[in-house]
Amino acid sequence: MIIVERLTKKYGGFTAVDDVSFVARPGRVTGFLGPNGAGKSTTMRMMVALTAPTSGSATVLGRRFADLPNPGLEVGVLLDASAQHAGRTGREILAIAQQTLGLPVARLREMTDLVSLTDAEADRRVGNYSLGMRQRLGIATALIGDPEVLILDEPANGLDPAGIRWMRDLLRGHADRGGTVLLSSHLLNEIEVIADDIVMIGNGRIVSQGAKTDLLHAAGTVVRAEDLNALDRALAAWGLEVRPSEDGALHTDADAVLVGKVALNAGIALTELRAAHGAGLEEMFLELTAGTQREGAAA
Ligand SMILES: Nc1ncnc2c1ncn2[C@@H]1O[C@H](COP(=O)(O)OP(=O)(O)OP(=O)(O)O)[C@@H](O)[C@H]1O
Repeated sequence: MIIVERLTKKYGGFTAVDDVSFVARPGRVTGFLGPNGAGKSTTMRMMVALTAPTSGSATVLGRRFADLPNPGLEVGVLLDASAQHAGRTGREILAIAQQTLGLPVARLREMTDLVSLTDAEADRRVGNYSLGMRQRLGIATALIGDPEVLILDEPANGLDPAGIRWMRDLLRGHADRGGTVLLSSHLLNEIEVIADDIVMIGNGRIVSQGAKTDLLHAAGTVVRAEDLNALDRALAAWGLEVRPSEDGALHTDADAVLVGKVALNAGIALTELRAAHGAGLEEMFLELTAGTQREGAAA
């Protein structure tokens, strides 16, 4: 579990990350989506104590990253695959991580196999790696300590389609075994295929967040009652199409006024009634990428 609470980062008069809060849950892949310069990397760097927040906090597995006794065994981090030491070989980089974390030597072979780096490739200097190979090495380094939580900044960058599928399966497997996966991307479709939950950021602020199935669905209403079955039957009796929402409520395309009236008519007490957030995630994202990305500031 990762909990981000009101994280803010200011550089002089410029606010790169503005009051960002979200939770990445175990068993789920959380996609951190936003155009270039939106503040994804800065948020992730604050999570892993590489950048000091101006205010707010982030905890990983209940503690601030800096307070984790052996972070590499609990959190796998890939922030910038290009930042690996160009003069070292892939195997040397993995060996440093293996020794630092006190892991058996056999782990090296397991990791090169996992990310499909051949012996010849592992013995090549990283300066001669393609971006895709660097990403694979970075993922191997993040995973070597078998951490529960993964924080990966644009891990699909530079991977070919087969590599992207491989990574997707890897991250899915990690979450299915109960791990927490947070990965960023500036591509909606990349996040759409991998993520269970989406946190969308633009201009340093969260613009939308929630379960992917809820966010990608058209506008509608999320409704909850103590007796969910009775509510389901009452809505269906009015011919309203109802689906379970990811967080255990019901989701319908009908508007909130109608849903409220149906419930009243059936004598059902509601515990929640609200417009489904994130209607038109794609439009929202396109608007962000078209109008508000900060390429100027990021340059
Ligand atoms: N050290 C810094 N000093 C000043 N401004 C910074 C610094 N680091 C980041 N920024 C600015 O903060 C904003 C957010 O940058 P950040 O790298 O977090 O965005 P991002 O969403 O990760 O984008 P990208 O996908 O392009 O990496 C950008 O406008 C960037 O120029």
